[in-house]
Amino acid sequence: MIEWLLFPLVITGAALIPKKQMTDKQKIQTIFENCNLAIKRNDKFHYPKFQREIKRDTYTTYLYYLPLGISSDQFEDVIPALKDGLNKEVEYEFKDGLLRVDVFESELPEKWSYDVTLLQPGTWEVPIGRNHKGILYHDFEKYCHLLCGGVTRFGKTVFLKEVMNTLILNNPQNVEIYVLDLKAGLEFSKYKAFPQVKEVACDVYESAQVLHQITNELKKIELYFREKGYTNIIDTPFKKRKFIFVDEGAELSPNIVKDKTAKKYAEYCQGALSEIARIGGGLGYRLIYATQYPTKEAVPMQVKMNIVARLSFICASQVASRVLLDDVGAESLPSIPGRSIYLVEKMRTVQVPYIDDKMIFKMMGEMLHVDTNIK
Ligand SMILES: Nc1ncnc2c1ncn2[C@@H]1O[C@H](COP(=O)(O)OP(=O)(O)OP(=O)(O)O)[C@@H](O)[C@H]1O
Repeated sequence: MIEWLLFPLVITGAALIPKKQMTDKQKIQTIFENCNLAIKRNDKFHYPKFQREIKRDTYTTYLYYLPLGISSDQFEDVIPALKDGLNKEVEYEFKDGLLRVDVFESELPEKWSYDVTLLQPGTWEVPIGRNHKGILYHDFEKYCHLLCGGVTRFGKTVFLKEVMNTLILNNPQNVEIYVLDLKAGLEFSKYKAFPQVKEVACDVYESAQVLHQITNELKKIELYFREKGYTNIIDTPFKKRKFIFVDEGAELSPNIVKDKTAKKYAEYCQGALSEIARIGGGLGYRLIYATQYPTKEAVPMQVKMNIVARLSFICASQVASRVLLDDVGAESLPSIPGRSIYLVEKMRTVQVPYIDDKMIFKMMGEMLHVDTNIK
């Protein structure tokens, strides 16, 4: 009788013994197997072979040898499963024949503030955001132009202002800024107070005027460079750099503009921006092109093709993500303002620093003694 009572007790007891949790390393291996990340040779499956793991303060790196025949594309398909399975942020890289998977222990901050410690005076480096490894900077001397997009209200304008503030404070004597603020000048008109901000165009007509002036100048500089045998401004004694900010590039799309005359101006603007993207980099012109409608119409082909660096906030669809990043991913970012994917060589998720007009005007007043009375 006692035996009969003991039997269910043993079973219940066994069920109550806590199961040993799988480690992240085991989970990764299981995910590779379940997702068929393997090649078949001699009736045997060959999966990525674990090499070693490196523990750091905030993340762990797992290194694998990839069997010959597994492409990076195959691995990229596994990334969503890895993120879900580990329930952690994951980044990866292929380097020196090794696959490197970084698994992060903590979440990125939902908000962090810009401050003067981010400045690197004399350089053209601008903070893009914080990721798990530290703060990422975009160097406009290495990657002249930047394409930025994502749905409305997720931080494009804040980011553009942060870039402008950094450029001015890092190089007050050498930066010239031109803004095509196609949201009727509402965001950037107040920056005319800064001597570095040369023009703020508020519609397609004013934009055409500003771009006409810039492209004329571009042609003269191109001629001068040719005479002198210069190929890139970086190798010349010239220190000045000219930045053209476009906030809402879609407003310059001839397909969106209704008015016939405005259409012509929009076509002109898109042509001029394409020229700046194509030949301006070597001559010291930098284009920062932002749009909430990443479509073929809103981002002219020549502009896109000549902009290697991209920053995408959350996108409405995979199609939009592909226009901005040439890949999916931005559509599944968490809906946190300032959260974005920075693409230069590889994609990295970052939280852009937050800044507002008050902070900008305060810094300008304190550091450059600009008379700035913003209410
Ligand atoms: N980096 C950030 N960190 C935290 N919050 C942010 C950040 N950027 C933007 N926000 C919040 O999101 C709001 C919208 O930002 P922003 O105006 O830059 O969006 P947007 O994408 O330019 O929108 P729109 O296209 O309508 O102009 C800001 O007022 C702020 O509250």
